[in-house]
Amino acid sequence: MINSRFIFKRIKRMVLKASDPVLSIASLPMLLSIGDWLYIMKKIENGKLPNLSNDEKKAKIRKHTNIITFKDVEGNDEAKLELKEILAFIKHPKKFSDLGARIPKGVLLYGPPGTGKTLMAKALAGEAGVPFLSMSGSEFVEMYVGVGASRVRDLFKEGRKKAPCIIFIDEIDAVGRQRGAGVGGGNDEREQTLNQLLVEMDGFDANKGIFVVAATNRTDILDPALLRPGRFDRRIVVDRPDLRGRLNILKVHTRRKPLANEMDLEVLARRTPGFTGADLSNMVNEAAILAVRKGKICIEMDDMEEAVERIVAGPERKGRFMNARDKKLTAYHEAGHVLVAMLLRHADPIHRVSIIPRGQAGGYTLTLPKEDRCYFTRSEIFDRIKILLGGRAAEFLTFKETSTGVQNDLIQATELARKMICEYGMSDTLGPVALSRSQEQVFLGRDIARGPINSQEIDYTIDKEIHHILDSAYEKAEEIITSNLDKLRLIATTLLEREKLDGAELSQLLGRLDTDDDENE
Ligand SMILES: Nc1ncnc2c1ncn2[C@@H]1O[C@H](COP(=O)(O)OP(=O)(O)OP(=O)(O)O)[C@@H](O)[C@H]1O
Ligand SMILES: [Zn+2]
Repeated sequence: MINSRFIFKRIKRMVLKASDPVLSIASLPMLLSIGDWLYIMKKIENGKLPNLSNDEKKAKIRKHTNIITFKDVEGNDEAKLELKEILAFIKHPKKFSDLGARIPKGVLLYGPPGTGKTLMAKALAGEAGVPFLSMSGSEFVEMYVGVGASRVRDLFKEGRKKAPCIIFIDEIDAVGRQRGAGVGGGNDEREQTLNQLLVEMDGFDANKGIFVVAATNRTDILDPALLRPGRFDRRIVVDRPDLRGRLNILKVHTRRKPLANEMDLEVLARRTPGFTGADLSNMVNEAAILAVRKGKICIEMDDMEEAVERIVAGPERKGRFMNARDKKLTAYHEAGHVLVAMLLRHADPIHRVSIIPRGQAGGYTLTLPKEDRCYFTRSEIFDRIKILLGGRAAEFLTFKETSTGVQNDLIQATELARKMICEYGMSDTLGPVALSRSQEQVFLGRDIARGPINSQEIDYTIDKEIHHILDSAYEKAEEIITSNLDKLRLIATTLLEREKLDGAELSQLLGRLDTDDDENE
């Protein structure tokens, strides 16, 4: 069971994890090239730890020459508006300083990866007609003490030379994490780097036309010192685009590409909730590649549709061998998701179901919300869990046992149930409470008079509540399938025959189904 929104949650979680100090140390090997490693290994072999030459210590500052303007950035009108305001400061600093106004020195763009933060910074430089110097926070953080701070100095030195200019620091959280919050207390190297950054921010005169833009996916872990007035005192959210934003981004990225006459970008925008600008740009590119592969002279709608699914679920792996038993199992499993989804009132419509392996999944069911949504009700989340568990229920009811194919569904269902209880206050027992991730602290909503809450007791209650939600959702899914076994069989056998079915084909297959009327639970 795959839904784009969940994929993005997962990616986000991976990203959050990646900025965890333990993991970022583990991922260091990926940041160094093979050459770097050979060099380090050789030095270590010789009994010496590497001494970086002056050249190696230097910052690799990227200068950007392509001119990008606000026309290239879509889907974030508010952010663009705020940046346009800043543009005035950069272009005419004197106007402001003459009146005694303090000119902002920096702005922090924050939002999920791929939403166009870098692009916005470049557009700001493009609109102002000034050079764009960029470095990523992770490049400051080196294994060797002192290197990061010296790179920061280099960057600002270059900035002063090139002024007026824009200095862009991507992934600022890599340096700007709260001091003393690393694993086992402080991290000297990073703190030195951060201190240097603070010194530089305080040191330059905004009237001289240096403007610093930083980007991050996480403001929660930033050192408050960075956000103080005179540093990154303006913060701008850059979020995932809504329907209109997606349409405009698609227009930007198809501007110079030959499109078939029947191409309907609006339909595509509707099919891609949760997609970021980077996803949309990827998608158009994938579609172009697919079209070339098929020997077409323009991109057609089916290329775009295939590209959407690739982004959501990974490329189809037609070559991956699946024996007859696995195929049958997959067909019934997916049919279970489909059937439950089609019979529930709060479920999103099915866009497509397939038993052609894609990415990691043996088969997949794609649902698609009718419209963009910001909030979800308890019944909607609960129905979602039922759909997720529908795969397992179908396996059990058909084969009298279940397979490892349910793993991903269970992970998602459990996570949703946990969120219902710990984050959304949807548990009857615990009530309107938000619990911290570690479940140790109760933040709010509890009646103080009841006294301190024992954390073990909370763990126990959470477990019990998660089970309660999952069990009752599973029961419901089983119930739906049990009373519609003929339909399950029909979907599964048709899938085995045709491998893929879209929403319209499914409705045709089953005729008009009555929506499940009795309320949940
Ligand atoms: N709002 C947007 N409008 C148009 N194109 C976009 C937009 N957002 C992203 N893109 C496309 O995706 C590419 C990557 O986006 P960008 O690197 O700016 O995202 P980001 O937010 O800086 O991501 P990260 O946090 O991963 O660094 C851009 O070069 C552009 O092609
Ligand atoms: Zn499944």
